[in-house]
Amino acid sequence: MNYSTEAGKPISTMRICFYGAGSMAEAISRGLIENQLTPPGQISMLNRQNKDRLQELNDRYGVQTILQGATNEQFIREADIIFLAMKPKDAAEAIGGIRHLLSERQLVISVIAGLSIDSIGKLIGPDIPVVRSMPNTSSTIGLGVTGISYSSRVSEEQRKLTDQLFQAVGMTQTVDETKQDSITGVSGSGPAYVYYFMEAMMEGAAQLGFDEQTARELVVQTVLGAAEMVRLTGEEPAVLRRKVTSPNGTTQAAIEVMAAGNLKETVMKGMLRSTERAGEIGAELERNIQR
Ligand SMILES: NC(=O)C1=CN([C@@H]2O[C@H](COP(=O)(O)OP(=O)(O)OC[C@H]3O[C@@H](n4cnc5c(N)ncnc54)[C@H](OP(=O)(O)O)[C@@H]3O)[C@@H](O)[C@H]2O)C=CC1
Ligand SMILES: O=C(O)[C@@H]1CCC=N1
Repeated sequence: MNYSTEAGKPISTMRICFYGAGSMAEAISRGLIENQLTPPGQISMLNRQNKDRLQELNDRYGVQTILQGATNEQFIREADIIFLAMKPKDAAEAIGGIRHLLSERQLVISVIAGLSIDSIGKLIGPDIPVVRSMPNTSSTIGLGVTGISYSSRVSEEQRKLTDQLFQAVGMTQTVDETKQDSITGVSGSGPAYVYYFMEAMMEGAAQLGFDEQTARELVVQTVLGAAEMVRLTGEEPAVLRRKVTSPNGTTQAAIEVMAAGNLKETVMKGMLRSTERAGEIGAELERNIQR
């Protein structure tokens, strides 16, 4: 079902403005365009200074930028949905700077790590409906994970609309806002943990004598196959791991070395640290906003 705003607009006719035109804005907009949820002409992209980036996004996807004539101010005023997609360090100044352009008919969706709904309200006023989300870069290929929380101003229709937008780029999980930092530690930063593990496996394969291309192919297929085994069989990773591990065999030998290096505990500690860092970023932002 194609949900609409209270004004009765179907999603395909809504204007979506990405305030911040980096990796996350590209990942989400690409998913929306490729899933034909939003035509590229309805999407605008704003950044601070990088015109080459805007040209690249226009060439690649046909999205609107100031290079096609309109102003950033127009894009924000005319948008039905505004994604806040700049780095946390730039957020307070950038978001505070558009307060006068916003109205209650618009929906603001933040993807900024750590930044609370309350802080966003302080920057743009308490009456604008705000969604706090934590997507990940796998949204680019429609396999993202997005944690979503709503301010009390967000209507039921707007909730359905938000869910539909993010479902176009992967799976969604509605969470209480207190869980958003934890979502960051699990799935927001999560793709990087897997890439790090893949880097290690590729370097290991190279040491074992495979050329770069072969190492990449072996590792990618191994990781893809393992993730799909967990998904399709419904078996626990620990059970699947035991099926690979013959007593006193090669896998046992490898896992013993990895366990001696505390791989599991280190990964878990990393996830907790990411979560803690999201909280620190949020607290730093809150302090800046109050000053
Ligand atoms: N990357 C990821 O995996 C994820 C990121 N996030 C969150 O998404 C947000 C964006 O991250 P990411 O896409 O990686 O960042 P990028 O650095 O790739 O992009 C940031 C963008 O913000 C723009 N920007 C900065 N300041 C302003 C300003 N004052 N006005 C307008 N635009 C501005 C930059 O423009 P310019 O280049 O011209 O300076 C750039 O286009 C972050 O808050 C992050 O926490 C959330 C989930 C996952
Ligand atoms: O590293 C970061 O801070 C952002 C948030 C989640 C993924 N990237």
